[in-house]
Amino acid sequence: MTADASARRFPWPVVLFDLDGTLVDTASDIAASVNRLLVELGHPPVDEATVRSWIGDGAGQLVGQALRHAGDGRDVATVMPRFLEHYRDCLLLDPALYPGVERTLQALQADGVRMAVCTNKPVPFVAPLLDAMGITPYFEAVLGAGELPERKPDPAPLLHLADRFDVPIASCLMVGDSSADAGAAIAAGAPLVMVGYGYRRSFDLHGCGALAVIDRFEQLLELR
Ligand SMILES: O=C(O)COP(=O)(O)O
Ligand SMILES: [Mg+2]
Repeated sequence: MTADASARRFPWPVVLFDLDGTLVDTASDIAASVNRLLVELGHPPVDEATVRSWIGDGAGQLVGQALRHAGDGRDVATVMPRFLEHYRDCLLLDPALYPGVERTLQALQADGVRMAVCTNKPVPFVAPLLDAMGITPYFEAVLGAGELPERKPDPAPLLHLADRFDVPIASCLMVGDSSADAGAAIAAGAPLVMVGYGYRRSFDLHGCGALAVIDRFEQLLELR
């Protein structure tokens, strides 16, 4: 065996990670910002489990779900600026890396794997959150919602990152928690691993075309 062949153990040269529900548990902060908005609009707050089921398709969908739930006929666009202020204020209240994330990113980096974040979280919030979690140095590229006209489940963000890394999309493993991640990866032709601990809704993790469903982040390192 040559030195090169023995050096690389991880099967994919690039990994694209979803953020909310995959790397970082942000549900309580997102719930806090949704509830600040709802209360301000004169509605009762909702519980965190309900908000969790609304996360994954971007801020517009999240706020749309909250307004519908409250029976509020306002247009999402009219309340979005205020929601984004609450989101900014709540962003770092209580976010937490999922167990094993940092040491797994370290091991992948040591293995020569190149990594990016591909999230539907609005772009102004992505870098501050990664910084606060201390994981910024692991990522060569970060793509948040609003940087491209499309967002997951459209394949465009994944294809854009594959281009940035100058590798075929089939070499980029997507790791995510929601139907938006699965839809984007399948549409793009990227291999997909789903985490089982995230914010998925009524969505069949095992029937979505993923190579694997993992319950602990470190299980990524066991993929062969
Ligand atoms: O903000 C969202 O809707 C979810 O973001 P994600 O793509 O990192 O899960
Ligand atoms: Mg997610």
